Amino acid sequence: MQALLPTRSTLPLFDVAASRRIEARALAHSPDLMERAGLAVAKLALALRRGEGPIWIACGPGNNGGDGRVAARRLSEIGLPVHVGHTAPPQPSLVIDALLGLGLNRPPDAALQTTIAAMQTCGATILAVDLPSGLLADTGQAAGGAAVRADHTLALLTLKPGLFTGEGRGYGGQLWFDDLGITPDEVASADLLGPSPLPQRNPTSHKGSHGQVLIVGGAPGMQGAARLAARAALACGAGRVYVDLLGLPATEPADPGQPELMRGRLADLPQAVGVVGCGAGPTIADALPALLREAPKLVIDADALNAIAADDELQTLVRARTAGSTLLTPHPLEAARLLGCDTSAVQADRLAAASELARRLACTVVLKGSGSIIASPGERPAICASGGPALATAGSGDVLAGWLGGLWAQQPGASGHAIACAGVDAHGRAGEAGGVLRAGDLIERLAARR
Ligand SMILES: NC(=O)C1=CN([C@@H]2O[C@H](COP(=O)(O)OP(=O)(O)OC[C@H]3O[C@@H](n4cnc5c(N)ncnc54)[C@H](O)[C@@H]3O)[C@@H](O)[C@H]2O)[C@@H](O)CC1
Ligand SMILES: Nc1ncnc2c1ncn2[C@@H]1O[C@H](COP(=O)(O)OP(=O)(O)O)[C@@H](O)[C@H]1O
Repeated sequence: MQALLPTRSTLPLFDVAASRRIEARALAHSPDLMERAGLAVAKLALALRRGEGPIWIACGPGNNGGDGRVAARRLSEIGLPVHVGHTAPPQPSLVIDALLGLGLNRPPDAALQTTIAAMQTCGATILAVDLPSGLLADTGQAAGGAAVRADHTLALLTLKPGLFTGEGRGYGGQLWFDDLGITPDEVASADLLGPSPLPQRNPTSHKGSHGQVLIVGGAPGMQGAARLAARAALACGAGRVYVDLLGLPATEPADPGQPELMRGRLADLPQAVGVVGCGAGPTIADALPALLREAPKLVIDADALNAIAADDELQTLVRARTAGSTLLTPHPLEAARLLGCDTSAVQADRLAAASELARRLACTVVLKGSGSIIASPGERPAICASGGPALATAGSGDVLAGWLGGLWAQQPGASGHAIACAGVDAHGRAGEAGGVLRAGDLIERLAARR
């Protein structure tokens, strides 16, 4: 058993169907899986229990409840007071939620909702078995809007995607994992991202060795967004960073507070990685055809995404680009515009939405938000579980776009998918902080990890 986040390496995630196949094959040679699961729950319960009161174990009708009953037996065998039932005992020392796991197939009914509410209000720490009851394992959504908000969740046998994206991080609490001694004999449904190595710098390298980035955006009144992206690309290690500030005379400095940055234009920088759209406003639509035809690598964000969503010809140009050379970074609303649906449809199944967008536009998609998804045609999707609400502030997405551009400039042979996985994970880890991180501070934290 191990505490999971932050992850030290990339881990496989298995959806419900794949978890069931793994379980079925494992049961053929290890029929004691539920004993192992219940023992793991009991061990963690021992560590989490606070006070002398009974451990309340709420068991459901299926195997999730079975795990709970095994845990109850194990705990009472060592003399601990245990209460199995759907109503709270007085002053429980811990609640074990074993109502529903992988088998959730409809919203919890009124009786279950009453039990969930009692768990939530009894004042004890809640340990969920496998999944918080009511949370859909594949999507990280609460079925019918009702699920247990656990303090801890012990995932069993497999890690399920829904613990890491959508609302999953909000319901799961601290995550633990026990593989029950089974090595999955199944292709993963998705990857949970671990850290990627940063680009190395050769002792004899010079600025020309580390590539160029061209930021296109920053319409009047929104230059800060482009400048944040440019500063992030520079902090990442790009050899030269240029800014094309839309509507601002070329004689104006790129960024008076960051003299390393230069003004530049696509026509003069044919090799530069383009980072397009940060604070760009609607006029970015005029610049996009040339960028989409000529820039060898593009990170497309913000207003550029909105312009593409509104224009079929721009979408055709996106699809026509070389495979692996285009990376879109929509937040859920931008993704919804690109897909022609609403935000709730995107959030209802973030993995599916990101994969569909990647398929339609033949490029890499980073669907931002809690549990960012990285999806590309022909690649297994990845989920980034690092980062948190400290990133929920203006400018953190601009920093991500710039950082991705900076990484790509230094690794021109890498695919958009590889750059997205590395950059999104680094951005998330730098964004693990209490309170709120100002975007400028986020750049410093990213730079400190270089
Ligand atoms: N597949 C695995 O990874 C393993 C499974 N184990 C445990 O088994 C669980 C899966 O067991 P099951 O497949 O029996 O599924 P569950 O125990 O999650 O639930 C299935 C039962 O709940 C009912 N149900 C579903 N939604 C409901 C709702 N909203 N309200 C009321 N009843 C509802 C179903 O009709 C069915 O009777 C896992 O979550 C885990 O706890 C472990 O014992 C071993 C490994
Ligand atoms: N609660 C959260 N958990 C994890 N990451 C978050 C959270 N809120 C925001 N982020 C991250 O912060 C960034 C915000 O990007 P975006 O919405 O484009 O902001 P902006 O346009 O203001 O720069 C994204 O990378 C997103 O994934």
